[in-house]
Amino acid sequence: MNPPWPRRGLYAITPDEPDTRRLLARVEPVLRAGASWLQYRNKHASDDLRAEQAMALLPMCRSLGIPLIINDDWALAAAIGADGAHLGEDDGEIALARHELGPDAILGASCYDDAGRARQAAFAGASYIAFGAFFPSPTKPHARCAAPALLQEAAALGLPRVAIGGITPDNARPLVAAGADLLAVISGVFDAPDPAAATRAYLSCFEESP
Ligand SMILES: Cc1ncc(COP(=O)(O)OP(=O)(O)O)c(N)n1
Ligand SMILES: Cc1ncsc1CCOP(=O)(O)O
Ligand SMILES: [Mg+2]
Repeated sequence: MNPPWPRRGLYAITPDEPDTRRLLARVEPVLRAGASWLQYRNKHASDDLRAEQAMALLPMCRSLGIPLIINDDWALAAAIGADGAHLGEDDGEIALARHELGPDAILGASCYDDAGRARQAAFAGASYIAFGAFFPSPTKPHARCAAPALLQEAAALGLPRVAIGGITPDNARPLVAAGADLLAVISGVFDAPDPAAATRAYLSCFEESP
């Protein structure tokens, strides 16, 4: 991972928003409030809409110095010059994505509840490893469940650890205490009445765990 990117904080993930202008209007206050990374994720969009939305987000992220990571699709990340891609078990090989995106790309791997998968992802060239879901997720109700101890166990891999799944400002502190470097959040930010205030509330969870 490139040294300028922060290794800690809120990793905001976009909601399935079909309207591109509205997507930008929803994301901008979250980035301005202090989110560290942005993932573009839209599970309902066509290929064309995903390309349109990812390309629309990129200049905003660039101007605010925030890396844009594309969910599921390293080829789209490469095509638009995004900062990286996030791959789960159905999204292709980490090693191939690393080869195609180059050494500086941020490449994330979903490891669910599986420390072995995290080791393999690290070996294959992942820049960060993601675990979860830690809590019931409104966005992905059938996500596999993980325990916070996994975050501690994965420390030895020396990569940033991302926690995901049903994380709110009220339940996040034990995950940070267990070693989560980044909190990956969709609904807790974008369904909040004030997403910028929610962003700041997540950031406060890091203040007590230096
Ligand atoms: C940071 C982060 N962690 C996990 C995921 C989930 O990826 P995946 O299992 O491929 O599921 P979908 O997001 O594709 O539904 C993620 N996107 N980001
Ligand atoms: C993509 C994904 N993978 C596990 S839970 C989840 C969704 C996270 O969204 P939310 O923060 O709304 O639970
Ligand atoms: Mg995926």
